[in-house]
Amino acid sequence: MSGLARCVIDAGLASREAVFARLAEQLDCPLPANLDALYDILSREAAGPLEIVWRADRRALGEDFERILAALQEVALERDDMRLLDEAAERDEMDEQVKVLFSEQEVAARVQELAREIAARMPREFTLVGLLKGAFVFTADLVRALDREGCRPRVEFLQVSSYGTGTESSGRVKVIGGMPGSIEGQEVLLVDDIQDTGRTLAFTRQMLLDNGAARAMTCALLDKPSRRVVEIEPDLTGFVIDDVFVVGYGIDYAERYRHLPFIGKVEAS
Ligand SMILES: O=P(O)(O)OC[C@H]1O[C@H](OP(=O)(O)OP(=O)(O)O)[C@H](O)[C@@H]1O
Ligand SMILES: Nc1nc2[nH]cnc2c(=O)[nH]1
Repeated sequence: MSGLARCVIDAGLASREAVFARLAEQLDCPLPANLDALYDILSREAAGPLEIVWRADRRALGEDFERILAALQEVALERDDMRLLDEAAERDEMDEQVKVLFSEQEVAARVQELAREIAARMPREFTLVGLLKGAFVFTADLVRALDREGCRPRVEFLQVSSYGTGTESSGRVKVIGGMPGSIEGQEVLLVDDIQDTGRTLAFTRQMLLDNGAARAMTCALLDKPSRRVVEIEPDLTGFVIDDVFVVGYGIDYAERYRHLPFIGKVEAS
């Protein structure tokens, strides 16, 4: 690429300010005052094409590691002329250990039990709405388990995301794709992989009701009640867990581990 503006965020940068200064210097753009400004400047003001190499050190940057990376990922999604190379992810993979929390067999057995409970509480035909991305594996297994229980769900997906660019979770959830067709008067089952603060489930449930659903029952494979900030309990829960960080079976850690066939918990080595 000609005229490529390239910036390397190396592991020696140990503060948010240092990362911002490096970006401003190497991409020849204004110095961002905060994360929102970073997003605005990189998406609108930095001249492309851009390449950002992310080699930051998670331990040195602490919480800012995820926040800044999330903002950069969002800009990279918006800009066709930007490439973000995450070289830190590979190194981190070696630093983390994933321990099995629920095995493939345990998950499969629980999913079938959930399907049985759903079949007892829903009509034979209903609309199942899976929340992307995290619930894609759970939804795929659940609909087949439901078929074995005699249900005939119509399957839809919604992709939602907490609003923002990696700043403190504002509690605003935005729909980024796949609003189901008409759900007027329908019985809906809303399916998510994990319930944490409760914001995602509360927001999407209300949205479905606002769009005319006659009833919106909720099902979360995993539930962390100790983390709740919005008062909502899923109607059906697969496993109640402590405040551990889980991955696998569709659930990611910085877009990794979704492919694991079991549910694991991440432990720093
Ligand atoms: O109870 P809450 O605090 O709202 O969190 C739960 C949500 O967080 C995760 O989604 P994430 O934003 O990571 O997106 P993803 O599903 O695309 O991985 C998960 O899949 C839930 O939908
Ligand atoms: N990957 C992952 N995402 C989450 N979102 C809310 N809780 C979790 C968790 O434990 N793991």
